[in-house]
Amino acid sequence: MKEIRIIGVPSDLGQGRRGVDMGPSAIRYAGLEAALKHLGYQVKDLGNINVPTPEMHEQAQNAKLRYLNEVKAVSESLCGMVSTVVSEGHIPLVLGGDHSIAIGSLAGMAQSSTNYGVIWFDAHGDMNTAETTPSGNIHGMPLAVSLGYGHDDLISIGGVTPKVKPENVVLVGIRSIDADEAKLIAKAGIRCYTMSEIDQRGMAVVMEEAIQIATNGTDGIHLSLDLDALDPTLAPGVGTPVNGGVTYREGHLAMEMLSASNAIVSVDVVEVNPILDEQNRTALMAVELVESLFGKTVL
Ligand SMILES: NC(=[NH2+])NCCC[C@H](N)C(=O)O
Ligand SMILES: [Mn+2]
Ligand SMILES: [Mn+2]
Repeated sequence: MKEIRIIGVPSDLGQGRRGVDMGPSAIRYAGLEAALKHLGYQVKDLGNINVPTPEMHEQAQNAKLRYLNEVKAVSESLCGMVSTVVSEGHIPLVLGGDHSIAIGSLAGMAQSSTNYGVIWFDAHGDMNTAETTPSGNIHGMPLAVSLGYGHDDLISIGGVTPKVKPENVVLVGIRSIDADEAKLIAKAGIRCYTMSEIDQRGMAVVMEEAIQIATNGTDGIHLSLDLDALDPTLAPGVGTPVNGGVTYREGHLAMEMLSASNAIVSVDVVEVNPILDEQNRTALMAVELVESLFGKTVL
């Protein structure tokens, strides 16, 4: 059985609300490692990578790419750690931090293979660039960057561009897309399952298709799990909540189907913000979802 390596990335540089840098602590405190060990996995926590705090730097040199240099540096160190874990044959489980950290995870995955699919579980597309962003926040850009769209300093991280092929990328849970972001989603040609489609066709059908797309000709699936994909009543501790999200049952069904696919090769768990949370509920939800993802069943 593959072993799991936990990597914390305490970064809040990619978005505007403080506190998401405490996500790794909150998720650990919610019992992540014990839960995975209980499922029979060998788990090692590699600790946190070093991330500068916003106070160490002058406010947003570039209003369309806030904290570009710092995000780049963090992504480069994460890229190195993820690629080491993968080369040792283990599964990286990366705890954010805001979603900009996925730039580093996917760059790390691409060091060993550009041949993995991505399931991006999110309320948002994260397909903005400096030209389309309404906020300048890089956490709205990581999927675009990984597909080769965006600032040179970001798309060049890890030396391989793009990190993943668009025909193996799927968005699930989507309900908030910026107008110009929609154009890039269409241009890139990635499959986008909105909440509306999940309502109409059901999560089971959607996930069956999503897994098919992400595994078609690939060596496995990277799951990038943004907790804001879930309905804010279940996951209130996120910086950019959007009503009408994935329900508890749909969320677990999706994770169980991914587990059954046996295709998961790496995972990000991002956007948990304990300052905005209620009694660590969002981190506890994250741990529960990860348990289903790694094979927890009733019987
Ligand atoms: N990973 C996230 N929570 N992203 C939210 C992005 C929100 C908005 N589309 C933006 O680009 O600013
Ligand atoms: Mn996101
Ligand atoms: Mn999101």
